[in-house]
Amino acid sequence: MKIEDVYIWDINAKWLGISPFQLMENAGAGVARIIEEKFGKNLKVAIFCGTGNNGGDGFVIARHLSFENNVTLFLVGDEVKIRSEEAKHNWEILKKLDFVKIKVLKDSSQIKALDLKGFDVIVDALLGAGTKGEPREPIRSAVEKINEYAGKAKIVSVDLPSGYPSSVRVTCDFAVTFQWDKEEYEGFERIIAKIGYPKELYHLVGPGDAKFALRKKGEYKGQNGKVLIIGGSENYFGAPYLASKAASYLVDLVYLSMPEESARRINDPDLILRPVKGKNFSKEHLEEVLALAEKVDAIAIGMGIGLSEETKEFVREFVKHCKKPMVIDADALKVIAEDLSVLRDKTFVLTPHAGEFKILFGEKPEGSLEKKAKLVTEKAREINGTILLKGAYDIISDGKTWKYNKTGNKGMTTGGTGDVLAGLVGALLAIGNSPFRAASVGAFLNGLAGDRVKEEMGENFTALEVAKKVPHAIRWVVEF
Ligand SMILES: NC(=O)C1=CN([C@@H]2O[C@H](COP(=O)(O)OP(=O)(O)OC[C@H]3O[C@@H](n4cnc5c(N)ncnc54)[C@H](O)[C@@H]3O)[C@@H](O)[C@H]2O)[C@H](O)CC1
Ligand SMILES: [K+]
Repeated sequence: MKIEDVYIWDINAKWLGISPFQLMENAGAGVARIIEEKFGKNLKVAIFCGTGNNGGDGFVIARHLSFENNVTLFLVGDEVKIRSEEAKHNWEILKKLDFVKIKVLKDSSQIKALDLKGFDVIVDALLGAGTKGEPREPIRSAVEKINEYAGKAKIVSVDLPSGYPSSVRVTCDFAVTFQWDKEEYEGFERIIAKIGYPKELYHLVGPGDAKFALRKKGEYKGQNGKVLIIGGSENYFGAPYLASKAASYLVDLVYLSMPEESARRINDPDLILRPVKGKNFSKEHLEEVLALAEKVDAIAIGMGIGLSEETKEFVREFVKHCKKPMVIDADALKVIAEDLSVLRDKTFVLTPHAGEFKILFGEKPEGSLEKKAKLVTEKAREINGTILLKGAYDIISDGKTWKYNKTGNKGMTTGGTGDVLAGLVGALLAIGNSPFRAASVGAFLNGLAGDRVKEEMGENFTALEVAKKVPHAIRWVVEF
């Protein structure tokens, strides 16, 4: 788990109804409990707080410890800079208390003059996961002041030693970090305090994942990704169109390559049509489509592409030679099922439903969520890529970990929602997400759009309506 996951978990916890107030209370209570377990009671405690939520945890620690200890709290910085509701709330409570001594230190000279002799424990709640760069004044002076007492007082850091990973950091006896250890942490002892997260947060895709997936890379045209959609055949033109439409809400440029016969049916200014001669894709188109692939950031291939022999050869050769991240969907899955070695050294997401999964891997996913997740994880590891198994709960795995998505509804079984999904995953790849996050968040947004349509129209709707609701799903995520 990385520090970034802290923010994803908090947002997803809020989505489940677990408020930041509860998390902060549990965080502070956890640290207070560990301090008393380790050092006893009737302690003289100094708590240094910043103005972020790390400081907010310190406010809660002060309240919990004040019950049987002598607590002095130093706020380093101006209280007007305390931003979050939960930190402000805990600060306001502290200001009503009389047994906790509060000192606001706004400039470094005040901090440098401090004498902390006689304190048994010093709590470092200055900076946590929101630290950017080396500690700036006046926090820096507080870090240096605390370090003067290393070895004289017990120093306990909240979440991580303030200043970490820079060299100007608190030398703590240990840090109390929350819920799980972070892979970036090293060089200091950690004790874990749970803060009330349910196990689902390990696996459930939520707005937290989506927020991180949607942050735009750059401001200029084309920096926000270019995607190529390859699909359609003499019988199908809707599928690649749906994928392109959905993708167009997330990236700057959508190239749509399909046979000219069916391409004639598409006239959408949002898409850059690149038709190929004839009725179906075939090997003769390989050169020009690979050249097109060179111009984009990611590809989605397979929607409505058909299974004629000439097309199967095209798909196999394209996948073999394509160097860009790919979503392989629908008929293209059936093509590569004949020889999975075409996936070697590729970056890809496979988007099978249960039937296609069976064709690919010879086993139908069934049973409990965990049982299916285990199978998907195993197969993803075998092919060294990401699998998005579509279903009532979508299951995503990159072979290392797995997530599941619960958005969406029975109306989504209508044809074409899989095409919308493939377009979304391709677009999320194109704006720079890992295959695992692109697949997880693609499933989440697709279901969210479908839920929006259901709210308005009930459960009988077409996939085009789902594609058109993608912007609403995006807005909901951004505003969450
Ligand atoms: N899910 C959890 O693990 C929970 C963690 N909690 C605590 O929340 C902090 C993260 O809080 P956040 O407000 O995002 O950031 P910080 O408090 O760490 O710091 C931001 C604060 O500090 C200023 N700042 C940033 N960098 C510097 C710098 N180099 N020098 C000086 N000042 C800096 C910035 O302007 C902000 O004011 C996490 O660590 C946990 O302790 C939740 O309380 C409960 C759930
Ligand atoms: K800290």
